[in-house]
Amino acid sequence: MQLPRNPFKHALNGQTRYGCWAGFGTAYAAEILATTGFDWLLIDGEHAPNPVPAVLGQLQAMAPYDSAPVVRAVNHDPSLIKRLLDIGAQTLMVPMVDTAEQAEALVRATRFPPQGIRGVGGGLTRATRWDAVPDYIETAHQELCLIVQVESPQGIDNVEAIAAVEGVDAVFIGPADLSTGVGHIGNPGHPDVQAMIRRAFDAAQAAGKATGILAPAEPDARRYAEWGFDFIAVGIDISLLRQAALQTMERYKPGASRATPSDTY
Ligand SMILES: O=C(O)C(=O)C[C@H](O)[C@@H](O)CO
Repeated sequence: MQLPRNPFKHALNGQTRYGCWAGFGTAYAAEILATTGFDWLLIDGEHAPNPVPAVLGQLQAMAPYDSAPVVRAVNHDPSLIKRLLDIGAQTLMVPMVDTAEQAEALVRATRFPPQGIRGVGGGLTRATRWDAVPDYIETAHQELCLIVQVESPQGIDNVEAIAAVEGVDAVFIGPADLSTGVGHIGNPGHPDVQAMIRRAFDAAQAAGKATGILAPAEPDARRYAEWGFDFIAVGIDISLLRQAALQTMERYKPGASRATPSDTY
């Protein structure tokens, strides 16, 4: 069989693609989300309880649907990256990329020798469809999409160099970490943070790289779409459930919960 096509990578063609965070860590919840029409879903291995086997289950659950999976690793560990690629993740997002050297190391972690250091799993792996894809080693990189997250003041300082790294396909700005990192906790709308986000967006676009961001608040998402962001996460499944639950309960037991429904982080 042919190397599976990466629907996320091919959809980055200038039109904004809307996604949702998948944070429950179960195939069942991921499959429900996959039926709702989002262009892409982020299986979060950084902040959600998602060990590698749980990610595998979610990739399998989403496979029949049009929502493209994006898998976020918890760190830069090449061993973890190898395992995520081996189970068939083709779009990989890596948090906290602060320098071009880190971005280069991540590219090498996704490539087989001589371009990189990825080990060969061959027929053991879902990525090769258990060896049904005959030229996997030679062609795998063509369908991989590496998204680096820039979400610190240092990352912003280096964003032009990070975006220029060959093999980096996209830059994703993490507004929660970025705003926290510069002392504006919970306020990515602060003008200083917005200026940093704009700088990162402009740098990625100038380098010809796709640019993504998380924006659960609709006015933010609309503004970023107007700027020209290529992919925007407009929801977090866990928050969506909680908001719906709070709003439903509020109709029957007003004031029962002191928690305010929120569409932020
Ligand atoms: O900094 C951000 O924003 C992100 O990286 C996304 C968060 O990690 C996500 O978990 C939402 O809180």
